[in-house]
Amino acid sequence: MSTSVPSVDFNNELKCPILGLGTWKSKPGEVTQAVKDAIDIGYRHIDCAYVYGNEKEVGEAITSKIKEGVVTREDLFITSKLWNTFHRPDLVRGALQETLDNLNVQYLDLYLIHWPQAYKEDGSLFPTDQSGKIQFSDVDYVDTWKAMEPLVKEGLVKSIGVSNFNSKQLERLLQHATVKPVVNQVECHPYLNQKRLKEFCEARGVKITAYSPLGSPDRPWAKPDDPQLMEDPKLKAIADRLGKTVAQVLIRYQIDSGNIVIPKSVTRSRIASNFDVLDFKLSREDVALIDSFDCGGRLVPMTASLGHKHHPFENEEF
Ligand SMILES: NC(=O)C1=CN([C@@H]2O[C@H](COP(=O)(O)OP(=O)(O)OC[C@H]3O[C@@H](n4cnc5c(N)ncnc54)[C@H](OP(=O)(O)O)[C@@H]3O)[C@@H](O)[C@H]2O)C=CC1
Ligand SMILES: CC(C)=CCC/C(C)=C/CC/C(C)=C/C=O
Repeated sequence: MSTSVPSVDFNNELKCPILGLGTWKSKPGEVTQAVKDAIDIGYRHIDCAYVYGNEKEVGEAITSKIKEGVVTREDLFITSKLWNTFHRPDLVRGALQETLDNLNVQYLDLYLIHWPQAYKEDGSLFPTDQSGKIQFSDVDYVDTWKAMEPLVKEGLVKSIGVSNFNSKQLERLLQHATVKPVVNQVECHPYLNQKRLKEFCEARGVKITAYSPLGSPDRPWAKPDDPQLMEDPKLKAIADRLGKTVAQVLIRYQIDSGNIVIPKSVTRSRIASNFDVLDFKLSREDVALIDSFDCGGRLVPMTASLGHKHHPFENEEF
């Protein structure tokens, strides 16, 4: 019998399991087994995105576990994200439908605008010019949001939210929104703890989902000399004192900071140990100590679209 995961309450009365499985970089040939393992272990929340190129294989795992009777669709919380080339309002519904078809589900629990900046709508996911530079589109994320709102009423998505929005972008969105975003999914770990953004979101009823909580060691642009969060001696000391792994401390750090957290793994033993965090809690002192490790260390800076007027991390206050 697996442990059931506690949930957080969204601003729309719906609930979300605080711990989910990430799927970015999970190869199509590995992700089906990983998601099956995760569901067997007790995960009920799966974080997906169209741009990850593996939604069909994630869907195969979901379909298989529902067919086996391990879970029902209603037991699961499935998130996906609208990619930057589909921000134009007339493209939103089709993009969602493709994701639903890939995942083989009738509805999503949560659909996010993946990034605030739109890319040129030319049929490729990373439209580039001859010099390899990403081609931008000037679609405003508020117009994209307006095209997402009806999807909730129609029952195609239970909740909508954003990802990688800075405080100014979120504030502007909230001024225009009829349906409030439930979540802002952002990079969050001890080197970039997002304290100010979290307070800002909290005051507006928006939850933070922490991505790259383990420091994303498999990010494609990682360099051999980059600091490795999971090898930080200060975190190792805390983990040793508590008799836990550093990954477990990093996951618990998010939960004990009030965030939803979505560590990625395709390795069964890690999927299991990352889930084995529900029977302990970090003390206030340990959370404060880990808070003090912040150094503005952003691992997913999205440099490819620097210069875009809606890039979230350029001229960003927080
Ligand atoms: N909205 C957005 O723009 C973004 C969203 N995300 C979401 O957040 C998820 C998590 O972030 P991600 O960047 O993938 O990185 P994570 O911080 O979750 O790190 C994943 C890496 O850590 C390894 N790992 C997992 N568990 C352990 C463990 N217990 N011990 C040692 N190594 C471990 C994995 O290896 P292995 O798989 O080989 O086991 C993988 O290499 C993504 O997968 C995606 O769903 C991420 C980035 C951007
Ligand atoms: C540019 C390279 C090497 C890979 C692109 C990977 C990718 C899907 C980027 C999109 C942005 C991102 C980090 C999304 C995560 O959710």
